[in-house]
Amino acid sequence: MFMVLLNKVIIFPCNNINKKIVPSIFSLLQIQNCVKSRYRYRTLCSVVLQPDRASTCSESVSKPLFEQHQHSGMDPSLYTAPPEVRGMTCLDKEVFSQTVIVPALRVPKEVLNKLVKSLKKVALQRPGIRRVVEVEGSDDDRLLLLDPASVSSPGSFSDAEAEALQSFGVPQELQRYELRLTYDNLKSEEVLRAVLPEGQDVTSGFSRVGHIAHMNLREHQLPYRNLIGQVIMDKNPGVTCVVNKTNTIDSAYRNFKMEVMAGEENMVAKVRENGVTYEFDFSRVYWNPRLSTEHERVVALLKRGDTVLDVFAGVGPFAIPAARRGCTVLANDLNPESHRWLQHNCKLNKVERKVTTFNLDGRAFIHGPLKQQLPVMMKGTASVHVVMNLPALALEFLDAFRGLLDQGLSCDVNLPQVHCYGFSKEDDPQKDVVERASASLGFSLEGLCSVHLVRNVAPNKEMMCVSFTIPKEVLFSRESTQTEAIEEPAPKRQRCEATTN
Ligand SMILES: C[S@@+](CC[C@H](N)C(=O)[O-])C[C@H]1O[C@@H](n2cnc3c(N)ncnc32)[C@H](O)[C@@H]1O
Repeated sequence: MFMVLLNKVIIFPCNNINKKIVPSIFSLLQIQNCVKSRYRYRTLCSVVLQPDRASTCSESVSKPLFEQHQHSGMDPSLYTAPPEVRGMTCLDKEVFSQTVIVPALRVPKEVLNKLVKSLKKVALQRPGIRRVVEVEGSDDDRLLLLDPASVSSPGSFSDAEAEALQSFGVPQELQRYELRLTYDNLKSEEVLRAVLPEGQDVTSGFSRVGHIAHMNLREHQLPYRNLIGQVIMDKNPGVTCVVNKTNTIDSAYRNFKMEVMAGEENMVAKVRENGVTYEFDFSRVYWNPRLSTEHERVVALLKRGDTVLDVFAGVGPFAIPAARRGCTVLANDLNPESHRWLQHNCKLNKVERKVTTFNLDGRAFIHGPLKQQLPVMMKGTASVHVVMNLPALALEFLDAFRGLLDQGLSCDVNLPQVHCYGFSKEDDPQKDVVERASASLGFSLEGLCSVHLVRNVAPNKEMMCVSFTIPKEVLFSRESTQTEAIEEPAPKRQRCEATTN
C-alpha cells in the first residue's frame, strides 16, 4: 500500500485498499482525526495518529487487519474496479489498482498439486494472477487462493471438495489474503463498466480487420472514445489501431468514414480469409470479415475451368479464391481504390494471369466486357457464374441482362448461373428477394431459383443470396435495357500487372 508518513500524519489513497479495512486502520492506529479529500480521481485520506503509534504504522497495518476481519465476509466484488475510476476520460491505469481480500487455504507443499486439481472449481482463476503464493516464514506450506465469489466460509465447499481436503489432511480453515489487483488483471468489459456512466450500455464489441479494431460507439460513449480505444488495444494483442465508424455505410463504394480513437493512423490492413491473403486501405474500400463463410460457400460451387464474372468484386474475396481454384475470372469494381487493391491482391496471390480486372459501373461491365465474352463462354461445357454482391442494389441491376444477347446466339448454349445478393426487411425475406429479382428480370423465378440466408445484418434485416440460371427468355429477349453505355468505345480492360503500393 502506498503511504506517506508526514509527521504523524499518514496520507494514503483510499481506493488502494479495501473499504472494509479502512475503519480497522482507524481503530488499530487509534486515529485522532481523519480528513478525506479528492485529488484527481483519488480519494485521499489523511489521518492523524496517536503519538505513540506513529513511528510503527507502516509495519503494523497489514497483519493485525487480517486477523480482525477473519469473521466478516470476503470480498465478492473481486473484479470490480475502484469507484474512483467512474467518469475517467483519459486512461490512468494506476487508479485501477486496489487491494482486495480473498480467501485462501494453507496447504502443505507436497499435496498442493493434487489438491489444486480437486479444488479447481473454487480456486482463483484470473490471467496474470498467481493462485499459489508463499507463506511468510514457512517453506513447507503454500497458500492456495480461492475465488471469493465461490467461497465465503468453510461451508462453501462441496461434499467432494470437503472430502478431498480431509483426505489430504488440510483443515477447512480459511485464511485471508490481501491481493493486489491492477488494471492488467481486469478484462476490457470490467474496465469500461467501471468507467462509463452507471446503468448505460457498455458494449465493448468490435470487428477486427488485421491490426485494426473497428467499433460502432453509441452517443453516450463518445466522450470516452480515446479511453475505450486504449483499453481495446491494451486487452487485445495485435490490435494497434482502434477506429470508430462515424457514419453508416451509405457511400456508393460501401466504405465507412471512420476516426482513429487510439493507436497508429495506419489504415492499410493485411488479413487472411480462407487461406488467402488480402491487403487494402480499410478506410477507402469495402471489407467485411463476416462474409468469409459466404465467400467460401460460393467458391466451393466452382470447378476448375469455370468462368467467374464478378460484377461488384471489391478487393477480390470471390475473384481471387476462384482464380486459385483454376477458374478464369473477370472482376469489376467501380471504386478506383478497390480496383487498385484488387490488382494488388491478384499479384500478391500470384493469380494476375487468371484475373482480368475492370474499373466500371456494374451495368457498364455487364453491357461491355461481360456481353462481349459471354457468347464464347456459353459455347463451352464449363459453367459460367455471375457474382453480384452489392446487396443494397444488386437485385435492381438484374434488368441489365434483359435482351443482352442477340437472338441468333440462342440455341444449345450453356446459360450463366447468377448469384445475386439482396437485403430484405420483409417478414418473408425469401419471397421478397425472389419477387424483386423476378421484377427486375421481367420473368418469374418462382420455382426456378434457390435462396440462401447469408446473415442477419440488423434486427429485422437479412442478407439473402438468390441463385438461378439466367432464363433464355431474359437473355435473348427482344426487349433490351441497354443504354448509351453500350455505344461507348470498348471499356478500359486491364490485366493485374500494375504495381500497387
Ligand atoms: C458489398 S461490397 C462487396 C465486395 C466484395 N464482393 C465482397 O464480397 O467483399 C460491394 C462492392 O461494389 C462496389 N460498387 C458499388 N457500386 C458499384 C457499381 N455501381 N458498380 C460496380 N461496383 C460498385 C463497391 O465499391 C464495393 O466494393
